[in-house]
Amino acid sequence: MSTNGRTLRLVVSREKQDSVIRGLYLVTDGGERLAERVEAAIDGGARVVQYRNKEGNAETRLAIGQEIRELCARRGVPFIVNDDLELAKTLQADGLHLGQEDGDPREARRILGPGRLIGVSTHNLREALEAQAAGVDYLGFGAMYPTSSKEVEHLPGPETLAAIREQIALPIVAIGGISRDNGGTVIDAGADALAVISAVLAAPDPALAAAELSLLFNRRAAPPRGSVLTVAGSDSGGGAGIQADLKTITLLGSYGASVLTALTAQNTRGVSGIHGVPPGFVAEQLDAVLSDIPIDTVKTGMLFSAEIGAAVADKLAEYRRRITVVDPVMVAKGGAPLVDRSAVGVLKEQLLPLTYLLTPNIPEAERLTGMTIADEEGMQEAARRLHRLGARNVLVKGGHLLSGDSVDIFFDGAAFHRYATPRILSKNTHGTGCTYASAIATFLAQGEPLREAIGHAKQFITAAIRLGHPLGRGHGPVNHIMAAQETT
Ligand SMILES: Cc1ncc(COP(=O)(O)OP(=O)(O)O)c(N)n1
Ligand SMILES: Cc1ncsc1CCOP(=O)(O)O
Ligand SMILES: [Mg+2]
Repeated sequence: MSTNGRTLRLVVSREKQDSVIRGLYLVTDGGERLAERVEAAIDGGARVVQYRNKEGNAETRLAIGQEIRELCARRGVPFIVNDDLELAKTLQADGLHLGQEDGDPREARRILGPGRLIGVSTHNLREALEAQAAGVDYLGFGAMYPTSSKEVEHLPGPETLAAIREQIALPIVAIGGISRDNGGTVIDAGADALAVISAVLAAPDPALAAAELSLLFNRRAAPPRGSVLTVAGSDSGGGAGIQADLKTITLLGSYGASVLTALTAQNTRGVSGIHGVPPGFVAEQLDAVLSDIPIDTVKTGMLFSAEIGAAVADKLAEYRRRITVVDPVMVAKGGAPLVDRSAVGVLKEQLLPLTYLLTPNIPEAERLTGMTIADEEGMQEAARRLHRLGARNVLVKGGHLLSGDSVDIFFDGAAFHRYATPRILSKNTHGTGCTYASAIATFLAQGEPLREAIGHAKQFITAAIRLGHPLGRGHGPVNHIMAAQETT
């Protein structure tokens, strides 16, 4: 691999655990602005790029290949050429991927030399064992699911992958119809890498799509699994705010870091005093954490002022944080305001466009949209409007509607999803919103896709309310520890 005139030798390890073939393995498509979209995918977490170009004449294929090759060298990402051995040699590729009909991998190894990655497409155990015996470095295996990106003859699926896994020592790269919603299943079946074309390169935001798919690999991490940064206020009573967030993150099995935005003198009966943290110091805390600690997801709670909200938005943008759950905290359980009017404006204009999931309750959704929400239809309309304001995904929580089940409405810009659990009437609900949003951020950090993470968090918060702690003379806190024991 050469970059800026220096030659960096890609160390090719035959050991699966040392292989560079892991995580999100991007395969190129034939669309416009390819280099721009590939670079966005690398920004989002793609770890390998395979240049696959079945159209165009030799000159065009070479020119595009050179552009992608240079990008990969600049970004230190292994560059693999699909099918074409001569093109791989010309582009000094880090590797070559061969289909069953694309030539002998032993011959390719002889011509390319020992320091290059050789992969072969396989569709069943026989082909996988043959490729392994031929001394390749990794296997493609698929298709996992139906795909519009290629006419597939074989559809072994994740079940067959799981069945062959124990007999294959090589890294396995699963391919075919993989998306953020099914990628976890493929990883659980044994894939070391997910090869993806359209779910990333056809996405409106390839960087975000790559980040969502890359996060799924945390399913395999050792405890504490995944890391979450909470940016919120302190609740001296311990039931809400940063205290609830860190209890939730830790009890659910992830690593929690925290940035304080305000101090509240608070107990189960209400808030008697608030001191905002200087915005510059909020920014300094964010720099301290994000410059050193690998954070998978961010959760924001009480932001208190417009200046603090702006400081948080600036840092989330500077550090390109893409998976951020924003709980738009406005009022404490006892009714005390936790933000000023100008802060709501900053939340709408500066933070929503950086929000992966917004989790307003009914009063917060009404404040942000100017609507009055009396039923599920109103919740759906509020979710649409908040998505139009920039939030990628919206979860309007229905706890404040006093009839029927406790229903939350999810909207991702295309489809709605309804999460319903029996309503539990209790006064011990202090910290519900903080805990719910932190649980979602935690399950995302642990590699659960978004709709699964929300459903898991809904079960957790329902148990936490049901087991609520009758502490103090006001609203007791939800029960983090018993809920965690019940739902993990
Ligand atoms: C990792 C990986 N696996 C499979 C393929 C499919 O290769 P392709 O050349 O598109 O089709 P076949 O030649 O294998 O039939 C791939 N590109 N990458
Ligand atoms: C190249 C290839 N080989 C098997 S399926 C496939 C297409 C994968 O594209 P997508 O990720 O868009 O389903
Ligand atoms: Mg091929």
